[in-house]
Amino acid sequence: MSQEEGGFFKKFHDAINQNIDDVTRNNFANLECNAKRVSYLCSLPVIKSYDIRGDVEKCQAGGEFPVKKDLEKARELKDEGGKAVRKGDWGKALQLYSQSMLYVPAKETDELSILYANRSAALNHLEQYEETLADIKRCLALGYPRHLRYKVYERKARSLLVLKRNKEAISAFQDTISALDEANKLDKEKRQKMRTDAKLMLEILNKGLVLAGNPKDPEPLKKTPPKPKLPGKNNPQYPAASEAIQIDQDDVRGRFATATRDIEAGEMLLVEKPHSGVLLGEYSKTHCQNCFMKCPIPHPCPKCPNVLFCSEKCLETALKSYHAYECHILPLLWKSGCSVTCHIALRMITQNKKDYFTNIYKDLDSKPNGPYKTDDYRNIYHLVSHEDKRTKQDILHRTQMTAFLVKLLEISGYFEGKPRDKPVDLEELKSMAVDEKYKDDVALIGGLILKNLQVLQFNAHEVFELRCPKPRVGQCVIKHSGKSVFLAGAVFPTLALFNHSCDPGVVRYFCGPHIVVRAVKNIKKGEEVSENYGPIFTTVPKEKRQASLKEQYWFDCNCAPCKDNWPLYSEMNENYMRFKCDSDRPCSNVVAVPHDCKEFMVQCGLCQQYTNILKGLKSLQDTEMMYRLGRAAMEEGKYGEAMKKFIDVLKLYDTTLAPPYRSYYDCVQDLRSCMLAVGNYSIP
Ligand SMILES: C[S@@+](CC[C@H](N)C(=O)[O-])C[C@H]1O[C@@H](n2cnc3c(N)ncnc32)[C@H](O)[C@@H]1O
Repeated sequence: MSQEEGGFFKKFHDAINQNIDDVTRNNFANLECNAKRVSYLCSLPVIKSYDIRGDVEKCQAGGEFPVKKDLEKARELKDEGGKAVRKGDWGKALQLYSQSMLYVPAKETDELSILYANRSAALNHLEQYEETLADIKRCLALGYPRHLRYKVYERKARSLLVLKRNKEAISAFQDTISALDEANKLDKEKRQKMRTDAKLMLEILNKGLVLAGNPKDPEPLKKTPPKPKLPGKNNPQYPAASEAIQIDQDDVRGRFATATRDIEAGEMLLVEKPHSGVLLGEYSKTHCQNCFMKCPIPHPCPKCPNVLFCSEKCLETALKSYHAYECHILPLLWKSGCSVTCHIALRMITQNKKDYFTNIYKDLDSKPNGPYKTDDYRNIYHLVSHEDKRTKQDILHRTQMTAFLVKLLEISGYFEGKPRDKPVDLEELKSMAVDEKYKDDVALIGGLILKNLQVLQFNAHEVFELRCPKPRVGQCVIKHSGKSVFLAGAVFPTLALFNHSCDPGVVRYFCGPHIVVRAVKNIKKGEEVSENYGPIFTTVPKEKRQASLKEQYWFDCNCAPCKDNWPLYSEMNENYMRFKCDSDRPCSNVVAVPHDCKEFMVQCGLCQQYTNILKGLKSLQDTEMMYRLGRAAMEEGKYGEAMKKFIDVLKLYDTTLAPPYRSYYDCVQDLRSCMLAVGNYSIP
């Protein structure tokens, strides 16, 4: 949770552990709720008097996460950008101008407007016309100097021309002509030439419009991928899931998903946004803090230089909620060495106002009625936390982390509902004591953070990005190289209700911030729809799988591969075919038939009925060819076509044979790879 070397939390944790006597430990162990645990620990002198200034100072000297805006640094980066422009390296210039923006204090609007104008020039050279227009809009909104405006209007007009938005281009050329009147530093001859060119363009464009019957301009292109949509209806009780899924419950497995009807391989079963998600610190300068998308053309936070956003919308969402409070405590959080899980536990609080929690607190112990909503904290509160099975040491450790997070919340202004507007002063960290006036907040919010830390241990997912090479010019296929990169941690409340199987029925991938879950095999009505928490039976031996699931998720796995000792992929016997018993009476037995079998009617050892293997073999005849065609399409990056073939192969397999056998898992694996490739990818 928090033991990262180099961070200062570990030192805090060790110091507290060494200084808590047995009586205090016992008192702590006898407390029966999270609120009391946090209040008690925070009231101990050993916590109150703990001074983290020295440790923080050491980390601050590292300089990896700067705390303040820095105009001088911004100017240096801008100058570097200028040098890149002179060398014609527009890609580098784009990067440097974007970096420079991060450091410009928000009040320096002139500086920012010039940076946006410069970046628009780089984008224009890089043929990113929509982005050029967006930066020009920003630079004008920030009051770009009037005597220079002719440049950006002309750039705007030419970008619009490329995008065939001719009517808008006409108005931009008109603006260029007007702005040239104010271009008092531009030499006369150049000014005249630009005016003549713009007038000529206006003439041509106006004539063209008349000839074409005055058509409407095309709509601007949408940048963000659309939210994936479930086909068919959603489950009214669990709206993030398809109606093909229902949530059942029993004493051993808790809640789990089952199929309400036969589900076909490839079907989309769930699309969900995270309740809370946190980007890893190391991607804070390359990916959007809010939606985790890679952003080569970032928007800076107006208050801190530590994070960036892919759009005004993401920036606004973050600033209206969690980032208002996290802005100045982020460097501390990162440098503390606490894990992303701890940060999510905090984010689950900062994304809502304190009043939200005060209002829901009294009914928190009963599960909410009505549809199960992703943004309802009460659903998260009722996810599995295995509190009754935890050791005293485990709870103490998590409460120590909570004490630190509560202190950060105090510093952030969260308890007052007033986000702080300046970086943290070291003096504020000379004690971990939280002001007495916040004692109720420490109990309420601290208790919830402690609960979050327990829930997240079993319910958080990794958010990953698939890296793939750039498509070659003229080719629109994207071949993914399969390298997946762990970007962020998040909790998806509906997906968190799916149990594990070592032979999972689904694959998950990301589309923007949404997680998408699709069936990777055919699943019969009434069967469990399981996902996978890590170990897969084809590659990890049973003992290892069971041990890791027990250690991490605290359950004994009893899935089919575990119960029936299924072999690893490498040990699957290729000499036999596993026919499903084909008797008139339903029989779940498998009839193992050697490949060189001369009989065509084979008796089932369980029901004694005969299975006609010739019929089965006939239906399998086409599978090999179909699979090969799927592989060929996949190799060429035609994932949609490949998926169709693999889905057909699985259909044929499922009518005749019973897993596990190699060709079935080859096909499942290929189908999974195709889904990942069409799902989440990023082009570095
Ligand atoms: C992400 S939750 C899954 C939903 C959970 N069953 C519930 O009721 O909310 C993970 C927890 O579910 C339980 N679980 C998951 N897979 C299981 C399985 N195959 N058999 C038994 N329990 C399982 C374990 O307690 C695990 O810690």
